[in-house]
Amino acid sequence: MVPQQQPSGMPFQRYRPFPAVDLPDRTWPAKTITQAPRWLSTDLRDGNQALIEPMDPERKREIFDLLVRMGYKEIEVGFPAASQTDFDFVRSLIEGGRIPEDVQISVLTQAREDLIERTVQSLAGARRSTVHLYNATAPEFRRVVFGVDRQACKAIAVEGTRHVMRFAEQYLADSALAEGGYFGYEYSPEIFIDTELDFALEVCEAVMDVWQPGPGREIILNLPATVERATPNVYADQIEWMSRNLTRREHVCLSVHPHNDRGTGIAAAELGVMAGADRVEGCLFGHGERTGNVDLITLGLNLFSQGVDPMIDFSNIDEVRRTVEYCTQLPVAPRHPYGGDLVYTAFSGSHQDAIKKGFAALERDAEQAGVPVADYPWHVPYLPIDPKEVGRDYEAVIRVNSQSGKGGVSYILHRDHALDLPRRLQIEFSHMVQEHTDTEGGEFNGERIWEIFEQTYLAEDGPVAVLAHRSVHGSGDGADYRISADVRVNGEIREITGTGQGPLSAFCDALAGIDVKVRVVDYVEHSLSEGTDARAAAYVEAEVDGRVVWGVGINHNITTASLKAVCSAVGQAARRGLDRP
Ligand SMILES: CC(=O)SCCNC(=O)CCNC(=O)[C@H](O)C(C)(C)COP(=O)(O)OP(=O)(O)OC[C@H]1O[C@@H](n2cnc3c(N)ncnc32)[C@H](O)[C@@H]1OP(=O)(O)O
Ligand SMILES: CC(C)C(=O)C(=O)O
Repeated sequence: MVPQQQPSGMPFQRYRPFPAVDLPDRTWPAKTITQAPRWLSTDLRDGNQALIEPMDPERKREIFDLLVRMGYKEIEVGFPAASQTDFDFVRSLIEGGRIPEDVQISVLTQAREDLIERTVQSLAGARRSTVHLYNATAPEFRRVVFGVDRQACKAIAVEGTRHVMRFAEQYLADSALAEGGYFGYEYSPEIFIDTELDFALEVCEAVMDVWQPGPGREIILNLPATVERATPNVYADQIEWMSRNLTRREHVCLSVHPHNDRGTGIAAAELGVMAGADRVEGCLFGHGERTGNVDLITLGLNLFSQGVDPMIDFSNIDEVRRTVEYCTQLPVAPRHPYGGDLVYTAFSGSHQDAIKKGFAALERDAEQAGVPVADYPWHVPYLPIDPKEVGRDYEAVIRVNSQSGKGGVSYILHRDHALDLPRRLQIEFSHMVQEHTDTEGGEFNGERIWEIFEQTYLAEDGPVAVLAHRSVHGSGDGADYRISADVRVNGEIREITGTGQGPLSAFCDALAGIDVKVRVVDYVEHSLSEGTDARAAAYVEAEVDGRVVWGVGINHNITTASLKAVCSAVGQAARRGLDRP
């Protein structure tokens, strides 16, 4: 019987389930995302305000430049009324001419007149800018933080919007409001996720009545899951409900701003877009308050993995990661989707086996289709995208430790040395590697695996080693192939001769003459490189003194390689005899 789970003793009774939205005819579950939403990076604001050590101006500029290089067109650059440092940073972007013409910067402010004035002042001279105003609308915040009723709460948003417009006329007439400029407005009912939907709608409508969105004059209504408290389907229902009920919808850019408190920020953003959101706000690698804002990198590459252009360049994910780590002074976790160190790496045997077969199948399929592999539809087990697409190489895809099997070990030998081990040799050798990983522990890199392979099969330190050989082909069928070979037998050089149907059987016949009994069970060979000095690998499975073992030979001459493989098998059998009497 399965063991019974026991009550935890945790005080779960203190918590209440999040209310569902009454939306039985919801449409979002049947939608798919077919194009990228508009993105806004709030790394320099929400991301920055949550750092242990907020970024200095140099680090902020690095992030800004990175975001621009990646292709983000809407970038929240700070909270200029918060401090002189924040204000000065915005000024340095504008006065330093660092903002490309096709990038819209935005700044956040509370709905307080003095702060709004300072905020708008910070934007003077910018050709394109957005003011983003917020106030909390959720009942708990109305009651506890602001001590206001619904009407007074709405009035804060409405008055704030009026101030923004007034100060924009005053300070931005020569820049964003001038001919050829663009001045945008964004309003967020903060804690939207906990706000009664009818009230969130009422406040947004009241704000729109002031801003008067229309053709060429959109309003961004941003509906934040300030603290993620529900399953993402609830957020999607809330977004669909707002999208359906807002007036002037065609002039509204509906934006989502998920946080990740329940670990479902990505799902919330994706379902939010399916539910009608046009735009997503988030941070690179999910920086931001507490568990962070939604991660823009995961969202973008999720789209990419579905064949949708994210409209952002992720082709050098490590550069992005290094810059973010430097600027935030926080590490990106090794398992972070798409960007973590280990996310394209398989350690376990069955995963490695499937990946190895997947790569081979991909190459085969592409060749059959007459298409370069890099253009062929990606399908490799366990790898949702081709690591090369984000600037990773295949080096790290398969790494060997005690959890690994033959697939991984032989993949590395193939990758590093072009060896195509026959299946049973893969099994034999992977057991040897496993013996080492079990005793030594840790990870084995390609060099260590090659070292073990060389010691095991190529060392030529067994009882017999072939030094030279001469052969005479017979003319007809039958055992008329004659070989004579100089071999070192237990330290002594001897010439041996034998006959057979080919070099291998003739050599085995010659070995029998010195009492070394070898019967070849299987033989495989392949070239390792092209050209006149091409080398070949020969693999011999042989029964030696009653033991079935493999031997390997590598040489420019394929016959030499095959004789070396036989000697290698003899050496293997001798070692096994010593190891396991
Ligand atoms: C969900 C979010 O991430 S919102 C963005 C949060 N980011 C930040 O707060 C970072 C920058 N903020 C700051 O530097 C400071 O808070 C400042 C400079 C803006 C304001 O500082 P202070 O005037 O000292 O106010 P304080 O920080 O204590 O903020 C709380 C006050 O603002 C009021 N307030 C908070 N949010 C808002 C808002 N959106 N609109 C209007 N008033 C607000 C509160 O009711 C409270 O008022 P009270 O003091 O009369 O009770
Ligand atoms: C200001 C708003 C958009 C915010 O950051 C939040 O609610 O998380």
